[in-house]
Amino acid sequence: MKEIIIATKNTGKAKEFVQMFSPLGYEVKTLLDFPDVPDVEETGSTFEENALLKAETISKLLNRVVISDDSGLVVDALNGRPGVYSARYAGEQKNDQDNMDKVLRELEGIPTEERTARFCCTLAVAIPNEASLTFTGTCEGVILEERRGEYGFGYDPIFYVVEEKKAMAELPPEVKNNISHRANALKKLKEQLPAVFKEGN
Ligand SMILES: O=c1[nH]c(=O)c2ncn([C@@H]3O[C@H](COP(=O)(O)OP(=O)(O)OP(=O)(O)O)[C@@H](O)[C@H]3O)c2[nH]1
Ligand SMILES: [Mg+2]
Repeated sequence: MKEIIIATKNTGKAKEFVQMFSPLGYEVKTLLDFPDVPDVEETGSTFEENALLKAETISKLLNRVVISDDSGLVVDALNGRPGVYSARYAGEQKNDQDNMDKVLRELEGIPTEERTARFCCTLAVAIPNEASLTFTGTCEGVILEERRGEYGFGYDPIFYVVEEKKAMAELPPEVKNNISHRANALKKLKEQLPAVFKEGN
């Protein structure tokens, strides 16, 4: 089976990449399989900058094609926050429950029509001795007033997906993996897959 390396330590993302790449005949390896690889500091101010940082750093270390994912929740009423700080919004411990509580607190008293938001995902592909590629996908929604559903990770329980009329965490994986920001970025990447994963990469 062909192998693909995703430069992530996030177990929620890792699970989704396995679900999305397996049907294409790829075995997914993540940084959870390479425990010695150091953390890449996410110093960029955009999803694209951070995705490139992660993919290019790990690709150089392993001398392999590497894909990374930088993603997050952009809330209009919070001037785009948490944005690139989504993982650590409530602190370095990267706790999903604390992050959701912080967003809900900051939106207290804000009416539904002003609670618009979107998930964004940029996938970067770093290829040894070639220029990197990036692909971006989004998913539009509204921030709920309380949690709904058990699926997914991160902010999924408080993100109402306009297209599906359900919270992201109420959508089973096969549905989320077809409509999410990550799925939409991956659809663009897939069109380039044969070129990226040519013999030798
Ligand atoms: O409800 C959600 N559903 C999603 O589908 C989703 N995708 C991203 N996020 C949030 O955005 C952060 C990414 O930050 P991020 O790209 O820096 O990743 P990370 O630090 O968690 O892992 P790594 O890939 O960098 O190792 C994550 O932690 C989550 O809080 C999501 N929340
Ligand atoms: Mg990160």
